[in-house]
Amino acid sequence: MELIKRILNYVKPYRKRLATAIVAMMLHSFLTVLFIKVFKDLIDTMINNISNTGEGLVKLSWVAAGIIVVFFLKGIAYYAQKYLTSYVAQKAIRDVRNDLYHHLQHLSLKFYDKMNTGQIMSRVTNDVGKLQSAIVSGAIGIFYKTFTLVGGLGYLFYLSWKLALAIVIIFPPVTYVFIKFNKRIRKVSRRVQAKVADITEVLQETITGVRIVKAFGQEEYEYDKFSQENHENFRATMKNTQLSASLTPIVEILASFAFTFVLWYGGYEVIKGNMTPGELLAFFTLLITISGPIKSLSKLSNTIQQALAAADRIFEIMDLEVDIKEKKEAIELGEVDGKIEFKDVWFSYNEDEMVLKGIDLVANPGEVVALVGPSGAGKSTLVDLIPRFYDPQNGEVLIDGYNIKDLTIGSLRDKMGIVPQETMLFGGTVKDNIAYGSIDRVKEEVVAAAKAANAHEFIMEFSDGYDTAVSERGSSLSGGQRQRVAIARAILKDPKILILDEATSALDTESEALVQEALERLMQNRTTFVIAHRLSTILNADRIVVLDEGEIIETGTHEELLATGGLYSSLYEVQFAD
Ligand SMILES: Nc1ncnc2c1ncn2[C@@H]1O[C@H](COP(=O)(O)OP(=O)(O)OP(=O)(O)O)[C@@H](O)[C@H]1O
Repeated sequence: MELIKRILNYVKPYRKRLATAIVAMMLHSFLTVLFIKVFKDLIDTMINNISNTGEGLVKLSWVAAGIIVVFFLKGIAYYAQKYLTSYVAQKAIRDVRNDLYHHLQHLSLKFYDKMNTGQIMSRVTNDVGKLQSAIVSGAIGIFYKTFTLVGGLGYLFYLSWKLALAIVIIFPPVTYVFIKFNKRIRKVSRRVQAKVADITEVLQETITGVRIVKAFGQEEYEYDKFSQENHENFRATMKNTQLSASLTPIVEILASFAFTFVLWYGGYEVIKGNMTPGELLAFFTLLITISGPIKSLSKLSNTIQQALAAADRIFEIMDLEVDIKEKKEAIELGEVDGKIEFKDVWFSYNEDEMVLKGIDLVANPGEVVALVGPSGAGKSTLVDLIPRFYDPQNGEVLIDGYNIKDLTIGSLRDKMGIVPQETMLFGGTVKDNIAYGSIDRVKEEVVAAAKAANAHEFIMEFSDGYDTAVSERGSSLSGGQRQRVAIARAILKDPKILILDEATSALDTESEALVQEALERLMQNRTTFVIAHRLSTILNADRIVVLDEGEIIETGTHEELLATGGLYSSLYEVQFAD
């Protein structure tokens, strides 16, 4: 109930249009039934006026004109209800999707660590889509079908209550058989889908792993596995066909009893003079008219079940609390010098294992701190705490003496430039990408930043220069070029604090030198934390901090650390000495 209320809340703002749509639906249903009445009059007029050409023709023409008018009005009502219901549903769905996306944007990285991309995308697309079709065909369609059904049944009883009663009695068993069969068909269809998924899986595995299959001579083994799945798919599909092929005849045979009864008994009433031929014809037409709504109403529960499940999954995400929160009286951080302090910082991703254990570290304004340490030591985690991508469980991180938890998130992140290992470029032009986060900057500023980042030259070699479109993920740019775009982004933002995660992948010597030069320019006069993978970076750093298993175990300059002969010197031997 809560859930339905919540869905309805999204429809509420558009209730006036919805009400108009409902009126249009009622009118449309009424006109559908009215048409049958006029049709009946047409038939009866013909029959009553056999051999009475003069008067009969006039009456006939009037009734025929009536039919045209009814259809004309019906057309208008149809358009109005279709347009308005679609308008309401699409608006509601647009709002749901926007709210969901807005919330997704504000959820912290912890959420994204837990959910995989496919799952999240499926909520925004599939689940929202299911909800949409349920609102259109289910919740709103229900009115329309009910009106037609009620109107049609009413008129049936008016025409001949005895016949109508017979129909009402015979309908439930037919519907029951129909629903039962449909349930089984659905079950088998799901099995067919599962089998198709299995086939796809085998296919995907063996195509991507084709080298392994060949190397181990497993072609026939894989073929057997595939053909087994393929055969099961065949069996499931045939079962499905069997069921759906027998459904129509069974329902038709059952229905034929009803129809034959109506025909026989109705015919008898006509012969006796209790009913006109037009009325009997109208009766049949009504039966056909209401069978549509009955069919779709019987499917409705399934659509609604699916939609409720989808809505549940959507609201589940919307209800997740944003765990990186701003305090109510958060301070707007103005200009900073860029001093960063870690005070006894403890952090874990999941409660059981501490990833950072009592970090104490001060970086003075303008200082370059290189973080080194074995893989998994906690280097990335440490720098992720500075922009509050995660909050530590214990201890605090300070900027210019302010606890970062007391600041507005916007003003905090505004002071930082982040150059990650792998730069994500967004769809759009090269210029848009450099100006990401600083869209108000003019072209000259963008070009200046690109020049400082050693990116200008390669950009000018593109056919449209700065207006060249970058494809998603920037696959059309080389690794070194992408890094220089990221550096240009940071230069343009001009932050006091810089977080650099050097790429591990080796660049060619020329590209390497260009990136290095750009980075050096970027680091000037900024407090920099760099997760260092290059010897040159380490040598240029003011201080090297060595992390191991979440603890700082050594700090000093390159020479000092080498002299002590600790972890740094052995890391140096392995990673950099060549
Ligand atoms: N999102 C996450 N969820 C859970 N555990 C994580 C997450 N990110 C990192 N870890 C774990 O935290 C520890 C520290 O990881 P971190 O990435 O900070 O190390 P690192 O020193 O940067 O390593 P590398 O040099 O390999 O990138 C590792 O044990 C890692 O498995």
